[in-house]
Formats: sequence, C-alpha cells, structure tokens
Amino acid sequence: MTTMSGSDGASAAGNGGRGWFTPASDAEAAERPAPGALDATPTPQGRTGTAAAEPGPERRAEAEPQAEAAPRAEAAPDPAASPAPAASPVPAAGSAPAAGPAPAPATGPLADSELIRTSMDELERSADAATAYFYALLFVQYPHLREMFPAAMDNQRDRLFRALLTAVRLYDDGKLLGDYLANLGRGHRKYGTLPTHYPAVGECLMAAIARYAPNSWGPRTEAAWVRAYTAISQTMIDAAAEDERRAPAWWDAEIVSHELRTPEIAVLTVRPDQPYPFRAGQYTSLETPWWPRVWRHYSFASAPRPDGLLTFHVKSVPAGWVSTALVQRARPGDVLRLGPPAGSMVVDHRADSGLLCLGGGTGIAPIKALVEDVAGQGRPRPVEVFYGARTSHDLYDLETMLRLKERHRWLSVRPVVAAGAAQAAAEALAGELPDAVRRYGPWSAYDGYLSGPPGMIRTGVETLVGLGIPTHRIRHDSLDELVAQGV
Ligand SMILES: NC(=O)C1=CN([C@@H]2O[C@H](COP(=O)(O)OP(=O)(O)OC[C@H]3O[C@@H](n4cnc5c(N)ncnc54)[C@H](O)[C@@H]3O)[C@@H](O)[C@H]2O)C=CC1
Repeated sequence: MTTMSGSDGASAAGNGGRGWFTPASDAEAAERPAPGALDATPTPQGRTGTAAAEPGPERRAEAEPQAEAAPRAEAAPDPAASPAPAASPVPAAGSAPAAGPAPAPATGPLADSELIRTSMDELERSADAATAYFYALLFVQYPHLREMFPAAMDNQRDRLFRALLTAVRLYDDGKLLGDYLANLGRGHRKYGTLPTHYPAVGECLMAAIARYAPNSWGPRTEAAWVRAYTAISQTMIDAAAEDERRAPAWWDAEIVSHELRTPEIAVLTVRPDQPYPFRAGQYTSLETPWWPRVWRHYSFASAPRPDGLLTFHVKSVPAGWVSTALVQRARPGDVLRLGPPAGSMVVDHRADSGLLCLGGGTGIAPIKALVEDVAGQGRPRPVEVFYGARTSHDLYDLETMLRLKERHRWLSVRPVVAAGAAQAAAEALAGELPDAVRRYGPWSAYDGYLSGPPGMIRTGVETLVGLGIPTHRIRHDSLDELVAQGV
C-alpha cells in the first residue's frame, strides 16, 4: 500500500494549471495505474478489474427505497444549467496519479486537515443536495458511468457522504485511514471500477464541494482537497491491485439451503464457486440476481467450515429490496454474488480473557460464528452470550445456541426478551439486552463483542464501559455504517 507522502497533488487552480494527479515522475507514471473513483458502486464487470472505494460497510438489514424507478439523480439540480464554480480540468483518462501524495501538512495554522474539515462542516449542512449534485454532474459529464450504479440512487448518495465523512474523521490517523481506504479499494473490485474512473469522480466531487461549501472554498482549500483525494485514490488503487494478485474480484455462491425460521427471517447456506477465506466475526457484501448493483452486508453466521459452505441470517425489513428477496424469493439453486470479507470483530486467540457477547436479533449471527471459532481452537475460555430479541418468538436461533451450550462447558447462553415478562419464554430474562448484562458479572476481565441494531450497540458499549471494560477491548461493527443503512 502506498504511503501518503510525496507530491503536493495540487489542482489546476492550485498548481499553475498542471491538472490533477500529475505523475510525480514519468517512470512512476509508467508503472502505476491511473486513479479511480472515491465512491462508486459500479457494475461487476470484470472479475479482475481494479477498483475504487467502498464507502464503508452498509449494514445488513437494509431499509431501501420502495419504488424502483428511474435514477433519482434526475431530481438533482441540473449541473449543466448551472455549472459549478472553480471547476477544475478533467485529467485525461488513464493519466497516472502522483506517487503517494501527502494527505496533509500537519503543521501550520491552516493544515490540510483543518481546511478539509472546515469545508466538510459546511458541506454537511447541505449533504443531500451536494451528493445529488455530485451524481447528477458525474452522470451528465460521464454518461457511461451511469450503468455502473444501481437504478435507484438513494442509498448510494448516503454512501458517498459517509465514506467522505469517515475518511475526514480518520484523516489524522494514518494507520486507521490507510486500513479503511485499503478495505474500500479492495471492496470496489467487485464493482469492476477502473482506475481511470477516479479522475472523473474527483472532478465532480470538487465541483460539488465548491458549490455547496462556498464560504470555505478557495485555492488553498481546493489544493488541500486535491492532495487528499489523490492520496485517497492512490491508497485504494494500490490495495485493489495488491488484492488482485491473490483473490477474485467476487465469488459466485449457489444457495444450497434456505430455511425460513420465522416469516421474516431466513437462514441461507451457500456454496462459493472457489475457496472463500474469512475469519469468524467478519461480514461480506452480497448481491442478488434480482437487484443488480445493489449490495448489502451480512455477517457470516458460522466459523469457516471444512466443506467451505457459508451461512447467513437475513431478516426482511420493510422496503428492503435485497433482504426481502433473500427471505421470500431466494431458493436453492439461485446464485448470489459475494464481495470480499471485511470487519475486525474477530477473536484474538493469543489472549485468555473471557468473551462477553451481546447479540441482538439477527446480530446473533456473527456471535454464533465467534463461539464456533473459540470451540475450534480447542483452548477453552469463558464465553458468555446474551441473546436479545423483542419477543421469545424472535429468538429464532436459540435452539442452536443452546445446543452449542450443551456441548461446551465454557459457554453460557442467556436469552433476553425485551417485550416484557408476559411474553418472555420461561427461561428468558426480561428487559433490554444491556440491562440484562448488568445483572451479572463482574465483567471487567472480559472482552466485549456486540452485534445488533445501532441503538443496542450504543447503549451496550456505554454499559460495558460502565462495567469496567475499556473501549479498546470492546469490538463491534461500525456504528456509522449501521446508522447510515437506515436500520
Ligand atoms: N444479519 C446479520 O448478519 C447481522 C445483522 N446485524 C444488525 O442487527 C440488527 C438486527 O435487527 P433485529 O433482528 O430487527 O433486532 P431487534 O430490533 O429486534 O433488536 C434485537 C435486540 O436488541 C435490543 N435493542 C434494540 N434497540 C435497543 C436499544 N436502543 N437499546 C438497547 N437495546 C436495544 C432489543 O431489546 C432486542 O433485545 C439489524 O440492525 C442488523 O443490521 C448486525 C450484525 C449481523
């Protein structure tokens, strides 16, 4: 992965008209791929195509717009009628990026990070309009890119802004930002995004920021953004290129079993067309044949198995295209498409500490995988699972969890039902999941693992911290991603 240091990456406005992504040297330019897009959800075209950025994992139970109509970008302000200020030149397709540009001079009164944050703060106030404008401009200027995106763009808009916000938030933490962007780059391989897409996206992004953050826009801010965008692109391109050497851009996976546990919840088992390496606690992105280019994230509900099969728990949510299709329409024989594994909610097997696991609803899926993972290590350590649901009827995987408990003496499983004692099964605790955890303990020697709806994760983390588990020992999937998914 490229380190983010080097050329200034300034735009035409900022560097005397050289244009963006000017190669640092001809030799490097010859060797490097051209930049790609910051946030595309492109069509899976070429299996081995290098990629752009995945805007952070959306989360599993998606709330999608109901009407599947013409692209929503049409509702955006007409960029042709009203050109953006400070429009920068389009770098030639295939032009090579600068080598490892620095994301920010970290010192000085107006470091890049400060300029970028100020403009993001202003942009955030018009986030919807800015993202709509961005996509409208992109599709007007580069119509061939339209087919790479889903027909309805609502979720896509969120994803772009979320990716930007995350990158900006992590801007001063080189390691975290690098990991995030590398993951984004790898994740975009499945879309078939090409490095040559990055300049187009960069140009339209700058135009949107210039238009919707006019008070903070100027040559210095523009130059800071160009440096940042160039660095971001390069990191993602490098990560995708590296990934290309060892993994396919996506996996086809045939459904081998489809089990309805409740009218809304299905357990799907799939067979990938080639080995799919992942770790218990991770998740993947999944595309169905019925909604091309619409990807959703689901956790693996089992640790890696010798037969290579993968299992997912899917709950259909109102207006959820993918989830509803997976629960109500999918059948054995249907073929899904999987992106690469992602996520860091994994067990450190070098440690001996106990695991305190909170699984809310279908959030129990990765918790079950973690339990199997610990069992597979053959080195017993205490694992305490609190499994929450609204009613006892919704504890769709309780039997499996109780069977695991019977097999492993180090495992405890406590069902928790939120809807009140009257509806609780005899053996279930009543109340919210985090409250139930408080009744047991002490937990300060445990590591926390949380998976479920965003509200549960928020209160769960607060609770565990209050019970003496430091934040660095608490793991969960990104809250931003859960929230942005609209769940
Ligand atoms: N399917 C999958 O692979 C995975 C799904 N998820 C997420 O898990 C969630 C599952 O949704 P549902 O099954 O509908 O769960 P749900 O909404 O029925 O809630 C399950 C549990 O969480 C508790 N809870 C909910 N909101 C809370 C709050 N604000 N404070 C404290 N406790 C709260 C409830 O009391 C209940 O015990 C979705 O958000 C999904 O994105 C997370 C990881 C994996």
